[in-house]
Amino acid sequence: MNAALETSGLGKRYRQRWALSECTIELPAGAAAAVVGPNGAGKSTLLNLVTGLLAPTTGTVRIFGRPLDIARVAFVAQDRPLYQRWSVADLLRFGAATNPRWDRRRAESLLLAHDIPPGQRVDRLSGGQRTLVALALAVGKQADLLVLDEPLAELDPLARVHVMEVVRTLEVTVLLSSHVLADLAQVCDHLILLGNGRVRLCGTFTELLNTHRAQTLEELVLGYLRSPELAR
Ligand SMILES: Nc1ncnc2c1ncn2[C@@H]1O[C@H](COP(=O)(O)OP(=O)(O)OP(=O)(O)O)[C@@H](O)[C@H]1O
Repeated sequence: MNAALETSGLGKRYRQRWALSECTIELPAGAAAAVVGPNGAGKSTLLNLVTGLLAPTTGTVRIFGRPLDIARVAFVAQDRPLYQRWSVADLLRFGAATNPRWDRRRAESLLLAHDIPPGQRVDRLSGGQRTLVALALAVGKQADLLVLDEPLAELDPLARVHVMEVVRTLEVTVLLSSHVLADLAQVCDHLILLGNGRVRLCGTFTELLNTHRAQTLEELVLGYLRSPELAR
């Protein structure tokens, strides 16, 4: 069966500097991958390439064996750039008008389950509620791959748990970047560790923990980030 996400030799260069290079990864359908690495490691670059927001300098992205089609990918960006003055209902109408596979029932039921009123303006929602609206739009779009760039950054601990629970219950392949390893450990089963614009580790938590004799994701990642290998 085709991988849900497959990148081959993927790279992005800005002038002389490679933000990401030689990135070759495979993610099976239904996997939830944590994208981890120090500031500037290339996490956002990878997510922007996978969602088609950036054009690669080298390499390819395939989703379920086909060239990247942005209709099949949903992106919850770092700053959740939802139209601030629109109401939640306006956003759902926009979702319906711009996505041929729009599933109104799924989008609405996610909002209903979290008591988010359709008439509320986006700029009057809390950070956690805005993230849930972004997730509802992704669910309505029926994307095959859900990509989230630091969706937890501004959220309080309760809202973080809440958003993580929602992500965990979505039956979709997920790529999620965050610096909060404890959150990632709860929701993800794969790890993509980037350092200096390169993939340093890629695989399931289980196999990586076994290979590197680590007990937790935190131990694995911190151990690797402290290693001299990353300085290369
Ligand atoms: N538009 C750009 N022009 C030039 N350099 C860029 C641009 N975008 C990113 N970079 C550089 O590419 C590298 C990777 O950046 P990226 O934003 O992907 O890192 P990141 O891992 O997401 O970092 P953070 O954790 O701080 O969000 C950095 O050195 C960054 O300065």
